[in-house]
Amino acid sequence: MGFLQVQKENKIATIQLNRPPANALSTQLIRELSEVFEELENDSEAKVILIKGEGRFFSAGADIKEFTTIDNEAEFADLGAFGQQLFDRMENYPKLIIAAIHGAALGGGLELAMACHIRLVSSDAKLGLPELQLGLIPGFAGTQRLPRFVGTAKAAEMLVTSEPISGEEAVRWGLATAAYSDAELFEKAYRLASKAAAKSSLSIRYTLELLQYAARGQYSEGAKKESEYFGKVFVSEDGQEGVQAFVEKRQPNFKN
Ligand SMILES: C/C=C/C(=O)SCCNC(=O)CCNC(=O)[C@H](O)C(C)(C)COP(=O)(O)OP(=O)(O)OC[C@H]1O[C@@H](n2cnc3c(N)ncnc32)[C@H](O)[C@@H]1OP(=O)(O)O
Repeated sequence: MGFLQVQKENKIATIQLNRPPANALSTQLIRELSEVFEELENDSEAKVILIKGEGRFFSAGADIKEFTTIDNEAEFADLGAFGQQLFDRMENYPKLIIAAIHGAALGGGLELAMACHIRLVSSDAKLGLPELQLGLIPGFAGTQRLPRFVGTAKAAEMLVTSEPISGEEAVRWGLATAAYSDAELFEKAYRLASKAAAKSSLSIRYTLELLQYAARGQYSEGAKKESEYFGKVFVSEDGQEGVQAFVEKRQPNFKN
């Protein structure tokens, strides 16, 4: 992959955005990400996926320079839909996706991060949707995902001012779960990924799917699905193993 480096170890696949100087999300990079997620979905060596950026930033957003090569409304709308398709897929992905954000996650970079299930940040990272500064608006569903985390008023403030919040602030607003120093960030993200990788794949898949019902405000449907899946995990090999391991006071050996 030209703009991505994928490394698999300990059942964790680390995707590094590798497009200096800002890991801008060009159409080609989005295409490559789509291909990687297609490949990893059935890869038993990848139980958990970690995304990070090389260099100074996680990602500074869509490639503004590429914008100048597009000259009609329909092409821009297609670009928006293309990114949205990938980010919807990520949000509904059956494997846990964690973003480790350092430097900056702006515009499409933050939209990418918001499509991940968990965000860890460096304390001084900048997170924002500055598209209005360019006379534009977000196109990869940023107006829809940001308010889920920070509420409509804070999202409106961030959008109309185009000012980013820091990693520390992102944690306070619920946009990220924890902030660390740059030096610690990746190690902490990896540790979190390792904890998830030790669980049964089936229980992770069901959990991620159920959380999406909650995110969409579908309580009744989600609760109904939960009881259905609760039955399924009990009769699964890993469910039997987990309960048996507890009774026998040993670590479970999940077969996934
Ligand atoms: C549907 C989605 C839409 C969108 O995502 S629209 C884009 C939204 N994103 C932005 O508006 C962010 C734009 N970038 C910035 O505000 C700043 O940059 C940073 C805060 C990220 C970094 O600032 P500093 O540290 O002063 O560095 P620097 O000299 O501005 O940038 C370093 C190099 O990175 C290139 N770059 C930065 N962001 C982008 C981008 N989004 N698309 C294309 N290139 C970008 C620059 O041009 C420059 O490059 P060179 O060294 O060749 O001059």
